[in-house]
Order: sequence, then C-alpha cells, then structure tokens
Amino acid sequence: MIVVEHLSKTFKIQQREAGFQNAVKSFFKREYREIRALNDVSFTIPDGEIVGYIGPNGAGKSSTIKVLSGILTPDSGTCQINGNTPWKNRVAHVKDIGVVFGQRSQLWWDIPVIDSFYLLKDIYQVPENVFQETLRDLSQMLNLSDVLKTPTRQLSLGQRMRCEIAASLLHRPKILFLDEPTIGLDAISKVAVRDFITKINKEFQTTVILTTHDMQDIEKLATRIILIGKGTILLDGSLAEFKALKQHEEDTLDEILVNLYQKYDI
Ligand SMILES: Nc1ncnc2c1ncn2[C@@H]1O[C@H](COP(=O)(O)OP(=O)(O)OP(=O)(O)O)[C@@H](O)[C@H]1O
Repeated sequence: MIVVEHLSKTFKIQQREAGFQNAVKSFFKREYREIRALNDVSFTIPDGEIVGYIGPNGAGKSSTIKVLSGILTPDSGTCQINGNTPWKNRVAHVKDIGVVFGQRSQLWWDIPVIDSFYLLKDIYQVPENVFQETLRDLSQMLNLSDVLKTPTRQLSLGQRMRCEIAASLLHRPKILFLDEPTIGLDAISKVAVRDFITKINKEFQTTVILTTHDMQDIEKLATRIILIGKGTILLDGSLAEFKALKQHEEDTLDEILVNLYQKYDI
C-alpha cells in the first residue's frame, strides 16, 4: 500500500541573462528562481493496482517517482510505502521496490548484462537459489538469453529496456516504478514490455506506477489514471472515467488529454 499525503517540493534554479557582463555579475550576485515541482500531492494506491501517472513535460511525474523511490527528499508531506518512509528507511524500502528510469540506466555500461545482474544480486543480498530461479523466469519472459553476455553499451534500446526491467525485478519487489519505460521503443519492443507488465501484475500482484506520454501504454495497462500538471494532482479516476471525458465520439485518448491540458492550462 502506498499512502502519499501533501507532498511538496520546490527547486531553486540559478538564473542569469546571456553575455559576458552578466556572467561576471552573476559570479558576485547569484539570482535564483523557484520552481514548485510538487504542490500538495496526495494519493493512495492499494496493492496490485497499475496506475498511469500522466501529465505534460515538467509536470512533476519524475519528481514524484524520485520521492517515492527515496532518491529525493520532499520539503513537506508524508509518504508511507509498506510501512516505510522512502527517504528515511532507505535500506528496508529499496528491498520492496523496483525502479526503471527509461532515460537512464541502472546497468554497468561496459560489462556484460549478466555481470550487472550478479552485482545487483549482491547489492540486494538475493540468495543464490532465489536469484537463479528469478533469472531463469525473467530471461524466459523477456527473451533475454541472447543478450545476457553482451555489454550494455552494445544493446539496442529495446534490448536494453528489457534488461533494465529484468534488473529492477531480480530482488522480487512488490512495487515497480516505471518512468517512461517505452520511450523510443519500436512496436515489437513496446508490446513485449506491455505484455510483461500485465503478466507480472497478474501473476505476482505487483503494484505498478507507470509514467508515460504514450497513451497506448495507458490504455493497455492502467486501470487507474492520475493526472498531474504544474505539480498539482488534477484528476484521479478509473480509465473508464477518463474515457468518458471525451468531447466527440471519435476522440482518441491523446485528444482527451490535450483537452484536459487546455482546460487546466498546464
Ligand atoms: N534537480 C532539479 N533541479 C531543478 N529543477 C528541477 C530538478 N528536477 C526537476 N526540476 C524541475 O521540476 C519540474 C518537474 O520536473 P519533472 O522532471 O518531475 O517533470 P516530468 O513530469 O517528469 O517531466 P517530463 O515529462 O518532461 O519528463 C520541472 O519544472 C523541472 O524543470
């Protein structure tokens, strides 16, 4: 169970005008602008749910995932995930969660994928027999046997993403945070990733929070949608409720979303 209450996070960004004079000026007097990345964010997610966490660029999606993973400490608010506060009980918390940031890698770049997996096994202290069993299952489900001996830097994006997802699940977490897991993937890889997420959710009741700009991911996977804009939760409901917001019969999910962005001016 994930319980998030009144999370807020503000970033201070250094600013200066272009040009040499302004560079010198800013060396002596720094000017900052504040960005409220999260503004009083609250939601509760029961075990086994797949939530689509959507919103425009810069809305606060990754910041939320970072707070929930314990990477970022909020300015205020609380978060309890299976009884742990992510940024306080980090060691206990990371055993419960898997995280994939589509734009970053958790695999070591120059070594074969299987070696990265063994390093993660040691980091998470996964017993040998559990590791072998999980590795076999994940390799089968994600079709990894051909790529395990390849260094990460030589993998295609789709191959790497399948390895990233496997890496996040080697310690059998109950909760999976996926930040843009299908970004840049071709149709075959997208479908493979979506099928896999559906499968682990059905088989192991894994709770999934998924951020994506691909509304087909949402349609295929999410039973619930949370819309965030300018750091504020604007909508929280079922996929059916989201679809019911269409203005014309032929509106796609993207068009419903664009209408909402316009309505909320985000
Ligand atoms: N480390 C940081 N320092 C300063 N500002 C940041 C930092 N991380 C995020 N921000 C700002 O916080 C806001 C929310 O960013 P965030 O990455 O959470 O958005 P997002 O919804 O994930 O966007 P996208 O869809 O583009 O990935 C943005 O305005 C961003 O510039």
